[in-house]
Amino acid sequence: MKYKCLNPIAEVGLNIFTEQYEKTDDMNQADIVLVRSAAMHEMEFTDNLKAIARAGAGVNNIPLDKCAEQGIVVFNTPGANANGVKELVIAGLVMASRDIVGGVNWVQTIKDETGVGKLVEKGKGQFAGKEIEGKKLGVIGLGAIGVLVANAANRLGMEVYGYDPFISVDSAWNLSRDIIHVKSRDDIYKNCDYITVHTPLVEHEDPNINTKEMINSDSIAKMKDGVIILNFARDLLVKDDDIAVALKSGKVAKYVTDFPNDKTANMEGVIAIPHLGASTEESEDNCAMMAVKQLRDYMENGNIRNSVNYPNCDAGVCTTAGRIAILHRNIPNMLSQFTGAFSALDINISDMVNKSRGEYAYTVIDVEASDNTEVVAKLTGIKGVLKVRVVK
Ligand SMILES: NC(=O)C1=CN([C@@H]2O[C@H](COP(=O)(O)OP(=O)(O)OC[C@H]3O[C@@H](n4cnc5c(N)ncnc54)[C@H](O)[C@@H]3O)[C@@H](O)[C@H]2O)C=CC1
Ligand SMILES: O=C(O)C(=O)COP(=O)(O)O
Repeated sequence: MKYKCLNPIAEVGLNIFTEQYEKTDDMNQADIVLVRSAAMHEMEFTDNLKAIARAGAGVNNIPLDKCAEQGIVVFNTPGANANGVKELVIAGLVMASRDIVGGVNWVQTIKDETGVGKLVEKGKGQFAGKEIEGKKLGVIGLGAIGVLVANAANRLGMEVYGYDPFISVDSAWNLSRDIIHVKSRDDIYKNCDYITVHTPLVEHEDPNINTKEMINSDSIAKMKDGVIILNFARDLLVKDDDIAVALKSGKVAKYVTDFPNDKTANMEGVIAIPHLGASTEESEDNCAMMAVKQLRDYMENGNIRNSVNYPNCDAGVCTTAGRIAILHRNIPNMLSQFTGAFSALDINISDMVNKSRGEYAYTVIDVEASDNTEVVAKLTGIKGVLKVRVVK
């Protein structure tokens, strides 16, 4: 089996691949792909490609529907880099409150003069700031990162408001009970001194689901004067032109972004970080290990864990002679056609798992025959079947 890395992937993860797996530079030869933030929307995929693992959280760089249509399972690694991002968000809160960046840059301008110590004491007043303790922080999106940020800020003495209409049970359990639960984004906007966004980028006509450009002139107008906005999620959550106006007027005091672009990199009042949220040894290792383990489980057993376009499915390890995995549309009459194909060839099915998610479904069938070439051809011909894999 051949794997291709579209971005550098931590060695400790790649080492989990056994000698059955070989690295390739040729996308057309790859059975599986590992990726971080490389843009994949314009890429074409061959029939050979079976799975893509995003070593990270955000999957907006991957064409999920196109992959589903081609029977390519896309995975991500939920939570594996959350602590890395959390720590940088805390740094962002402090950097936006104290002029650390300005001060550090200023020291560089005086470093060759004599008496730097005296100059520092004389000039430091221009970089004085505020403390975060006692201030109100609004967290929009309480997933792996949002929960860690909310809890950490709370422990640093901030009063934390949290908003997430789709919060998972796990996140709700992990959230400190000191976090003030609010039911609308407006409650965050009107109450908070700092607002940090931790949702995926979602484009949707329902404004409660949509997150694209959710920080815009309308939402900013509802915020406190001098609010500080932090964006460690995706640049498109914030409307750049509107933030420019708000920074100029002082309505927004600072905008901290981990996703600088042509516009924001040039704006005064922006603290631009070069997408470093997940760039720690620990996060890179965690993501790579989780991605490779999930890919191996899919390739070797047909199990799906943490997919973002197909249902999760745990069929365990195959103990019979053969295992066939079918990626198909979630439409009526599929299972009877599958079982019919096996019975027509007199092949006994010993176990079967079927899962669905939205428009797509996944069926794993364990059989007592070891040569299943004929049945695979039959299954592939069924209308609604997107891919058939012989797992064993
Ligand atoms: N700066 C960086 O290096 C990194 C950035 N990210 C970004 O952060 C995002 C969040 O990451 P995780 O916390 O790991 O993901 P997650 O999936 O654990 O959490 C996302 C949360 O957002 C919530 N959500 C979705 N739509 C919402 C809406 N309309 N309003 C309020 N809440 C909503 C979900 O219910 C979920 O709880 C990723 O999608 C990615 O874009 C993630 C990792 C690293
Ligand atoms: O996991 C995410 O969503 C990230 O934004 C991290 O991206 P990266 O893997 O550092 O290119």
